[in-house]
Amino acid sequence: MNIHDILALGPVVPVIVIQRIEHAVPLARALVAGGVRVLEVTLRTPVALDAIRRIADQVPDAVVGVGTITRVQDVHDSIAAGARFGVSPGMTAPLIDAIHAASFPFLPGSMTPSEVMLRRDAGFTAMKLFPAQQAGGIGMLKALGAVFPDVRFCPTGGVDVLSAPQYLALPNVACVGGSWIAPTALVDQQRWDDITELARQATALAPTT
Ligand SMILES: O=C(O)C(=O)C[C@H](O)[C@H](O)COP(=O)(O)O
Repeated sequence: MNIHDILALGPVVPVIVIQRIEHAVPLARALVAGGVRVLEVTLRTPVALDAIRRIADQVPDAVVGVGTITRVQDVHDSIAAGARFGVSPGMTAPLIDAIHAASFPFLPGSMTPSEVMLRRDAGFTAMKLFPAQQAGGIGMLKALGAVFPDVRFCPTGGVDVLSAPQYLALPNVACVGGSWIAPTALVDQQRWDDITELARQATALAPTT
C-alpha cells in the first residue's frame, strides 16, 4: 500500500502515545474493534518502537505506522520494528533521502506554501498539515487547495471530534489525525471499551459543511 491507500482506509488516524508496553496490544485491538485500522504510534516514549513491533506481530488487522519521525535513524528503526508507514511533523533533506532509499510510505509535515512546494518537489503528494489549527485550520486548507489541487492533506494538531467533519468536507483532506480517540487518561485506566466506542464514533464521522 502506498501512503494514499493507507490514508483512504478511514477518516481518522489516531495519534497514539504509549507509556507502558503492556498497553500496546490491547489499545490497538480496542481501536481495530471500533473500525480504526490505521494507527500512528508516536516516537515520544522509550517503549514506542517495541509497541510498534508488538502491534505489527499481534494485531494483523492494524496498519501500524510511526509518528514523530524527526531523524534518519528513526526511519531505520521504524522499518525494523515493522511499521508500514511513517509520519513527521516537518522534513529535512537527509530524511527525504532515507525515505526514498527505503521506499517507505510517508506523510511529511508541512505548514506553509513553500514547505508544500518543497515536499512536492521531493515526490510527496500527501502531507500532514501540522500543527493544523495553528497553521490556520480550515481556512488555510481552502487556500492551499486553490493553489495545490494535486496535494492531499491529513490535518493534525488541534483537530477534534467536533471540527473533524468540517475538515473532512474539504476536497483536499484525505483524513484527519488526532489524539482524542486514544486519550491518555483512558489508556492509563485501560478503559478499552470506551476507546472502542470513541473509535466507532470516529469511523462513523461524515463530512459536514
Ligand atoms: O507527535 C507527532 O508526531 C506530532 O506531530 C504531533 C501530533 O500529531 C499532535 O500532537 C496531535 O495533536 P492533537 O490531536 O491536538 O493532540
